Amino acid sequence: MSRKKTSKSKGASTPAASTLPATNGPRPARSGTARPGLDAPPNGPLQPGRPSLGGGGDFYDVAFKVMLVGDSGVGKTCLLVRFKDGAFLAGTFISTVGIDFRNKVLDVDGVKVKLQMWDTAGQERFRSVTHAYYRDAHALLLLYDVTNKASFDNIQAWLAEIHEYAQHDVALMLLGNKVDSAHERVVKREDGEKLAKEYGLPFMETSAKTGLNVDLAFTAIAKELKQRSMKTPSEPRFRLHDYVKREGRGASCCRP
Ligand SMILES: Nc1nc2c(ncn2[C@@H]2O[C@H](COP(=O)(O)OP(=O)(O)OP(=O)(O)O)[C@@H](O)[C@H]2O)c(=O)[nH]1
Ligand SMILES: [Mg+2]
Repeated sequence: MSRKKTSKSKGASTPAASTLPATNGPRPARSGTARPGLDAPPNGPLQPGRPSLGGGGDFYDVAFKVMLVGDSGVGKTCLLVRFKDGAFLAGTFISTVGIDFRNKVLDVDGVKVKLQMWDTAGQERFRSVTHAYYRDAHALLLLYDVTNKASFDNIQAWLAEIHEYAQHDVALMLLGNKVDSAHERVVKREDGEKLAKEYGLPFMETSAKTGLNVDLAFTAIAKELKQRSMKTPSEPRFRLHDYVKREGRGASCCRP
């Protein structure tokens, strides 16, 4: 298997974001040029990505697109930043405009898996922009905020949207974010579990603030996608549901 190189995902803003109206305190696209289809083809045979033209960066074997979706304010950008940079974006909430992406290469059982992670805007007015990117996604992380009941109630509408625009075999995971805010919690863990069970989704509660289950969510997706793309007959089948159930930590558990 040839090993490819990836850029550090810094540079020009996304074409989608740069052409969109910048109102209501937009978060400018910061991390790369949004070009769907650059490395990972839509759910077809998953291939190594092309070498970066930008120079510098890590090598990788396979590349996949992971998209974060959910209502505005649920913590998509913060989750991504926590995973990519190990930091929490506290302070003023700056809503994402259009779409943005960041790359990270993970070592999954000796295979370098590049995740190209697409951070979408949750605001309704950017929905048509987001729709255009669904079809290229290999995986979707669907988030709600455990302190915001409406964001939980909207999950079914998000699932309908996913059903309409994403590939039918897209890997999907439901995440209840902000579990560090125990006093403000209005969505119980059991409610998230029940909804996930109803739709057959793997489920975890996360906190972009403390980092709880954040690496695990992305690692689980990377394992699933890697397994789908290069499964060898001798390899035991990776079970995403079982993995997150086994590895996920409760909100009351140890702080990282
Ligand atoms: N306590 C707590 N606050 C969080 C967490 N994640 C995000 N926040 C806060 O929630 C607000 C919204 O976070 P964002 O990540 O910008 O939300 P978003 O989903 O990207 O929103 P849009 O870009 O508008 O779609 C910010 O003020 C964050 O600091 C978390 O895990 N815990
Ligand atoms: Mg955002």
